[in-house]
Amino acid sequence: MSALEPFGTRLRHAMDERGPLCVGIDPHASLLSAWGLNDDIAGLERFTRTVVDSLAGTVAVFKPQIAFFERFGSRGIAVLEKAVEELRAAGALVVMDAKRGDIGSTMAAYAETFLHKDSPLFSDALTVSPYLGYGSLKPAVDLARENGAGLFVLALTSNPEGAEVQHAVREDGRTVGATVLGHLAAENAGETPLGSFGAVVGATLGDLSSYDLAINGPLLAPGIGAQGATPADLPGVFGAAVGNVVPNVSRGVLRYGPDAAGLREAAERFAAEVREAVAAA
Ligand SMILES: O=C(O)c1cc(=O)[nH]c(=O)n1[C@@H]1O[C@H](COP(=O)(O)O)[C@@H](O)[C@H]1O
Repeated sequence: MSALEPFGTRLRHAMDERGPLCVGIDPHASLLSAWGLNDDIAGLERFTRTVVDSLAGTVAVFKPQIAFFERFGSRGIAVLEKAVEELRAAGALVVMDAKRGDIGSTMAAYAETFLHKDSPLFSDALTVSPYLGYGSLKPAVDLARENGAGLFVLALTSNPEGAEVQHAVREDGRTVGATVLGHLAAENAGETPLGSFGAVVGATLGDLSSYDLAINGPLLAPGIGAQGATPADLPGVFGAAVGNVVPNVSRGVLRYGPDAAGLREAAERFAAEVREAVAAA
């Protein structure tokens, strides 16, 4: 594989060309059932194939949630590997949602799995948790830089339970979430058009003007659709940083399957609504 351009550059181009949307691939048992599929490996395979065949050529970014594949053991991981390869071959970017985080020496092994260019699960970016200390993520930051990949670091998550950790105030008066954002701003300093080290910030969180979201990197925004947020909420949540938002919709798109046209229309509608909301901001 020839050397990749930095993830931030590739992400900016992909969203300019294909529209500002990340479709989550979350094969919930309830979705398999709604699509008329069994909750087994054949059902998982068919579900994943349908999403890839319907959307890989038009959607900018996909975020497979590894938990729904791991549920089926090694055969589930094989389905995921194939999907990652096909999505990337079709020109889409893949953010692996594995939310890894551990002491540095173990983090290095997680990084090898998802961020080394020769790994079968190599992804354009990986979600990671900084709650063993931001510095514990260094092996992933370094390997991502080396391979033109990126990270999305959990900063302010979309679930209400996240606040007890992320809004906690440190001795220096800053919240834990703000501290994570500060580390990412330092990581991305001077990068153009966009740094490769993003934050996860929920679209469900309301006004975040007390946080400095100007990290010069992408802001992955889950929470649209099934969790209640809408594209129209984005400017109110992200303010001046709204242009760097990568909105994720999983169930909100997937519920329109298995019909390929239904999936495509849903993805196009969300991308158009995001574009409209960002342009009006
Ligand atoms: O890192 C994530 O993607 C993530 C962070 C967060 O704060 N909230 C959140 O919902 N997610 C993920 O985003 C997806 C949201 O799915 P839907 O609610 O179906 O759109 C799931 O895969 C979650 O695991």
